[in-house]
Amino acid sequence: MSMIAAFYGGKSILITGATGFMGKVLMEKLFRTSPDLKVIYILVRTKAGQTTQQRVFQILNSKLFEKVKEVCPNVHEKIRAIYADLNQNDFAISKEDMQELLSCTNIIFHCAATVRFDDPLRHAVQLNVTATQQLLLMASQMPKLEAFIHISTAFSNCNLKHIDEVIYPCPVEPKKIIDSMEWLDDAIIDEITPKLIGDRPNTYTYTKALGEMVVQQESGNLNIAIIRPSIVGATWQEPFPGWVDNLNGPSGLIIAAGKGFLRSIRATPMAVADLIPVDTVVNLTLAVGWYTAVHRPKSTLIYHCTSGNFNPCNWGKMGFQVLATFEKVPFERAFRRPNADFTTNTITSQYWNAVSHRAPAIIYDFYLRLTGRKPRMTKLMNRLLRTVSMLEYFVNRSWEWSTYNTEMLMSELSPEDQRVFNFDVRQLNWLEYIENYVLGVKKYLLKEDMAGIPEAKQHLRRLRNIHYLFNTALFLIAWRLLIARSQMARNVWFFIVSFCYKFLSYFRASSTLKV
Ligand SMILES: CCCCCCCCCCCCCCCCCC(=O)SCCNC(=O)CCNC(=O)[C@H](O)C(C)(C)COP(=O)(O)OP(=O)(O)OC[C@H]1O[C@@H](n2cnc3c(N)ncnc32)[C@H](O)[C@@H]1OP(=O)(O)O
Ligand SMILES: NC(=O)C1=CN([C@@H]2O[C@H](COP(=O)(O)OP(=O)(O)OC[C@H]3O[C@@H](n4cnc5c(N)ncnc54)[C@H](OP(=O)(O)O)[C@@H]3O)[C@@H](O)[C@H]2O)C=CC1
Repeated sequence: MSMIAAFYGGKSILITGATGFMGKVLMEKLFRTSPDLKVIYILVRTKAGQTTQQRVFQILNSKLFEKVKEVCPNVHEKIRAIYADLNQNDFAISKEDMQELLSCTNIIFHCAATVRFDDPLRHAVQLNVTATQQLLLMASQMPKLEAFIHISTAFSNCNLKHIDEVIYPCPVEPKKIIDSMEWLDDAIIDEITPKLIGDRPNTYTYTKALGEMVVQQESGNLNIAIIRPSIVGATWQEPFPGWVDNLNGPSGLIIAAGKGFLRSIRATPMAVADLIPVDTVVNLTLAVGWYTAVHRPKSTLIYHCTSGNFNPCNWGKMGFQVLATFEKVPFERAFRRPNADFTTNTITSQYWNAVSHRAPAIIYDFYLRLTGRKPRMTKLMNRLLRTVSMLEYFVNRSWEWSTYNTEMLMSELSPEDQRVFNFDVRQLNWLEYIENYVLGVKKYLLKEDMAGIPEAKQHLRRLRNIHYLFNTALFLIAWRLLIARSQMARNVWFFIVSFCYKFLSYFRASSTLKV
């Protein structure tokens, strides 16, 4: 029997961000391995016209939760969705709900955050710093709380090359940043943001670092641990390979490349692609929750959940495998044949952006206008290029994260726990994982049926023929223009024509002689 699974039995667990990519997998794993847990409280806001109940119903009836229904048929009774909006200082939680949370919660997993790279600083501080502070305040009023697990990111200190499992102080105290957000107007905040984030690339990584400082400063005598995952990708093994449900990280770019929109990205092929499967992050998170509650370390331990130290992959290998998978399992209705490449030079990258991204979009929009349809490709391409420009920071650098605490934890697990809560990425076969990732993007993000593969391949063959036809026409037009302007070109052209004519007449003569 797994000690970790048994530990969560009978527990009341609070998860923030449970409707997110990681939160869903965390919930699924808890229900599947500890169906005798008492309750999982999740803080859920209304979104896209759905009530909290409707959102929970949709999650529990999704493919991700298929196995849970077998082992925990009464899962609906064990999940308690509490309306909350982390943008509000008191989370807008009702008094009754707050009273229940404060009196019953045993473990907190704080996953909620804004993961957008372009969020205005005020919004990112509210969600990634102030909300964390508010949750810590709530935690300090929970008499039964055994552990508070905070999910940060391995990139919170991406301005450093080597990152240890310690909290690095930010130049400005989080309290001062939080207070200034209350009285500065948006224009001033936008102006000072670059100075505040300094050598970090965006407000996301900066506010995640501030959030860690708040955890350190306001932990009081709470039993806390921090987990820093790197680039979280689709599931590796459980509940099934390849599951992913958002466009963050590589997923969006895999779609853009598979649909033929993305043809080149400025990346360093040999840079470490530090991806980590979401189920691996969740297994480590649950093991950390158990270890923190049971062993009660004297200080807040930080666990790096990364792959580069154990089983490095690089962007060149990832890109190659992604393209190879497109050959076998193409996406449907591609705009062009998938054929993305990495460029390391900014000038070359700008050239390919003009030639391979913007020009085809303009031509296609012109065709849409001619056929009386609304042009949309240029707008889509600009948004994609903006997305790519924000992700480029992470694909042109490599980092080294120390993993002492993560390795220590692995050694503390029994063989059964190492099997059930496996976070040993040394076993990960990257080619297989990346192939399953692309298949998962097709099935779970694009909702494309595998039965449509022959038609998708047929569509790609048509695109290839159009591509050849277009290039031939372009060549002939260019050649015709050249001949009209250059005697040399005309001479070459006549030489080729007369050579072909002589060859054909010789060929015809020799074939009649044989008869
Ligand atoms: C050979 C090919 C090889 C391919 C594989 C190689 C891949 C390399 C990838 C490297 C990834 C590195 C990520 C590192 C992240 C660090 C990990 C974390 O801690 S942080 C956790 C990770 N955090 C993140 O990854 C956050 C990154 N994302 C962001 O911050 C924002 O999406 C944004 C600022 C990039 C764009 O904002 P904005 O312009 O407002 O755009 P919206 O958001 O409003 O979406 C507009 C439209 O675009 C769609 N779409 C959305 N996202 C992507 C995408 N990634 N891509 C494509 N499309 C995307 C979206 O569906 C929407 O469509 P529609 O609804 O209009 O029809
Ligand atoms: N994805 C990645 O590559 C990585 C993620 N991380 C960290 O992991 C954690 C989870 O990330 P991930 O699951 O990918 O992120 P998602 O964007 O998928 O999920 C974010 C969660 O936070 C919730 N949330 C956001 N704003 C609010 C709000 N105002 N009120 C209530 N809930 C809110 C979202 O709820 P809703 O559904 O209502 O929007 C959602 O459940 C984050 O802390 C992130 O920093 C760390 C490293 C890498």
